[in-house]
Amino acid sequence: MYGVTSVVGIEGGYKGFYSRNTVPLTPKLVNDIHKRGGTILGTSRGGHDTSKIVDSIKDRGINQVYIIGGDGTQKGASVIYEEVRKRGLKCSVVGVPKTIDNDIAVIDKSFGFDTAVEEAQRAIDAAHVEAESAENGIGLVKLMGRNSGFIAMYATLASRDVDCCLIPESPFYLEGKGGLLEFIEKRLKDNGHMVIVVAEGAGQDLIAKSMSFVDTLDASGNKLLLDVGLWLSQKIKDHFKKKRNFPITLKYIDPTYMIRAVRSNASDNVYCTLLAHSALHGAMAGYTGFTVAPVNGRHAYIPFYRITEKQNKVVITDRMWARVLCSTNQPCFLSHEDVENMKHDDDEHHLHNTQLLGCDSSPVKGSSKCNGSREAV
Ligand SMILES: Nc1ncnc2c1ncn2[C@@H]1O[C@H](COP(=O)(O)OP(=O)(O)O)[C@@H](O)[C@H]1O
Ligand SMILES: O=P(O)(O)OC[C@H]1O[C@](O)(COP(=O)(O)O)[C@@H](O)[C@@H]1O
Repeated sequence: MYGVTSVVGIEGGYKGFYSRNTVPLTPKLVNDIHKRGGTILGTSRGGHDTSKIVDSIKDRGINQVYIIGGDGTQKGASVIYEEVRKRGLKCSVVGVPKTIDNDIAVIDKSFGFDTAVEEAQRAIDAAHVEAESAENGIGLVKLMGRNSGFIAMYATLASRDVDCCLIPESPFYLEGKGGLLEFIEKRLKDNGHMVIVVAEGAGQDLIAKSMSFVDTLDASGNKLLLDVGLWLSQKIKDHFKKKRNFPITLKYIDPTYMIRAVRSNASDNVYCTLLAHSALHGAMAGYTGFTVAPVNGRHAYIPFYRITEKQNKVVITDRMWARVLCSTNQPCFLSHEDVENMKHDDDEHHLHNTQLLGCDSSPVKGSSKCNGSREAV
């Protein structure tokens, strides 16, 4: 449609810009990739040398860069965009949101999230079957979600077999009145079995405290998480060991990488096609410095700085989390005062202009400075 003759891929994440050769992405090569999990280009954490990346873009004569990934990746794209702009290069920089965590701000959802929620059902089903088949059976499933509990929340709502959902945004405690262990005991007495879903970032403070752990970071600067699933399993087992006449059977399932590695489902495939079309049309129309995604159902070009200013998290004072509490009937582990303190400040709803390739830093609506380029609000 646009007469493009060469599309190349950068292998191995950001560092691939300056440590690898490019791979030609021909129609034949990419023909079947939507039927596979993972990425044919490879991925990595770390390696963001902005100057070397932009040198590589310039030296290779690249005039459009599409960068696919989560919130960290979008931050990296934003920095590249700023450098491209500073150097006055005629190159569009476009972000495409892909992360199963759904932690990218502003947008309705990221590519991969639907698939992850769907695949998580299989693990929850298994946990339920195992729990139901044993005396006081507990099925514990750990799902991904470093800082955001969206997968756990939606998987819980979708399944309706979950008795308790623990996410990073909602602190919980184990011991004493109103604590998790008391709830587990009650649910087992009432139902004879239960399923717990825990997001990997949940309860990290509790674990760190109980293990006097010192923070370590991964290559991207993300805090390395302690295994909440194993920790919780042990705590539950220890608790019931102390109880007389209360034998439990706990099965811990960690399907995290199996969930991230599956091929995308039909709804994500369609979504991905729309993202690709919007991204391409945006860059071809002369836009740059944006992430493409639906916002309230309409595909939009969102300036990077709106995407990177915060992370998308479950707001536990909103209705969706209330629906989870309603569906599981679990305690919220918070006092009224805690909830009041947590009520988040509403976003400022300013209108911001998307930056255009070849414009100065503050494009003015209708400005003639943006020759040949358009402007979106
Ligand atoms: N603030 C930042 N500035 C520049 N680059 C960043 C920034 N944050 C992340 N990146 C780059 O994006 C990469 C991916 O980020 P990471 O958090 O690992 O994954 P995700 O994109 O899934 O959130 C990092 O390894 C780094 O190269
Ligand atoms: O062990 P790795 O490869 O660093 O991945 C673990 C991380 O990946 C994430 O699922 C995010 O993955 P994606 O953004 O690639 O979908 C986090 O929740 C998790 O902490």
